Amino acid sequence: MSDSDRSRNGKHIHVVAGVIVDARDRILLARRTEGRDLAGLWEFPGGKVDPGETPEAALVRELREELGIEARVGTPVIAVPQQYPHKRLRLDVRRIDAWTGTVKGLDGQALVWVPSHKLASYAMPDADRPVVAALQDPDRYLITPEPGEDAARWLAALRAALDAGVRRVQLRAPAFAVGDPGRWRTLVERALAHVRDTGAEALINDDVAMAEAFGIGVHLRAPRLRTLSSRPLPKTQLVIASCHDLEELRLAQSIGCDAAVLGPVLPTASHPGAPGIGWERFVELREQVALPIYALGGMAVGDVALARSHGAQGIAAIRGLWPG
Ligand SMILES: Nc1nc2c([nH]c(=O)n2[C@@H]2O[C@H](COP(=O)(O)OP(=O)(O)OP(=O)(O)O)[C@@H](O)[C@H]2O)c(=O)[nH]1
Repeated sequence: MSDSDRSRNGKHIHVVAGVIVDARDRILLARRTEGRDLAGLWEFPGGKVDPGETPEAALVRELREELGIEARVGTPVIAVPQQYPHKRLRLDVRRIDAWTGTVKGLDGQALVWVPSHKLASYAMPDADRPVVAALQDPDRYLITPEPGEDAARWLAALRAALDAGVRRVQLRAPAFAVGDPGRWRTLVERALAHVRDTGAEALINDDVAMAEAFGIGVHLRAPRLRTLSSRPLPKTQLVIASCHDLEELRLAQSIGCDAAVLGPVLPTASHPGAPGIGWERFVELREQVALPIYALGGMAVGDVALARSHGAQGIAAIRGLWPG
């Protein structure tokens, strides 16, 4: 255990919260009342799971007690492990499929219905930042492989991945980019036509100048992250960082990155023999920052739900998301 990990402490509590959406597609937030921990912050309605209670039963009970509704609990959104100064939390967030009754703040709490894209403008506890990202942002982050000699085939595979629903892609080809920068630039331009056409988001690997030139995001390699004291691009362009330990995650958070990629979680085909950090360690690191984090290393499409259950935004992968 490193020095910075020694602050992990406090009682462990399991909290369930619901994403309640109205007919106008707005999400319900409740304001924590005075005198409670984190008073004044906005949260998803819910509360602690009692001993012996299932999470579903706890959520139905909490929503009945706090809002006066009878809810039907739906699918999991994300379960966020979070370390607070005096407690460790697992915030288990579920969609509410349907409810009866009229929503009222029965504990005197203020309530507000918020369009999804405005959630981030409400002050919320740290554990809720990954929840908001899970509701809004892509759960799969594709990292491209090297194009090799067949650029047309690479573009066709990229298009197939986008058509299969990938909405966030890192254009990465370090050997190709160094070998023939002019050709790489042309290929990026052609790739961006597909990205824009499908309404996806693109980031370029490590090259801030190229991100500026194309008006896209940048994916920071860890050595570059370590040289930065502020976000290298405005809020309108994504900044995601590769992280391998707590120090890098904290730095990514402090410079205002939108998300991080942490791994390898499991051993990968590209680094056979190198052990992954495992899901347990992923959780230990996840809970010490408020950043959305993609799990990298040995991930495939079918692992998104598993990743979400460990507090990840989703998966980042080359092979696992690249067709063919
Ligand atoms: N319901 C809910 N709780 C959340 C969210 N985010 C988050 O950090 N929490 C934390 O989860 C715990 C919820 O427990 P609770 O609602 O029963 O809180 P409480 O005031 O009775 O207990 P506490 O103040 O002693 O912790 C609180 O510590 C709260 O700060 C959220 O979005 N919804």
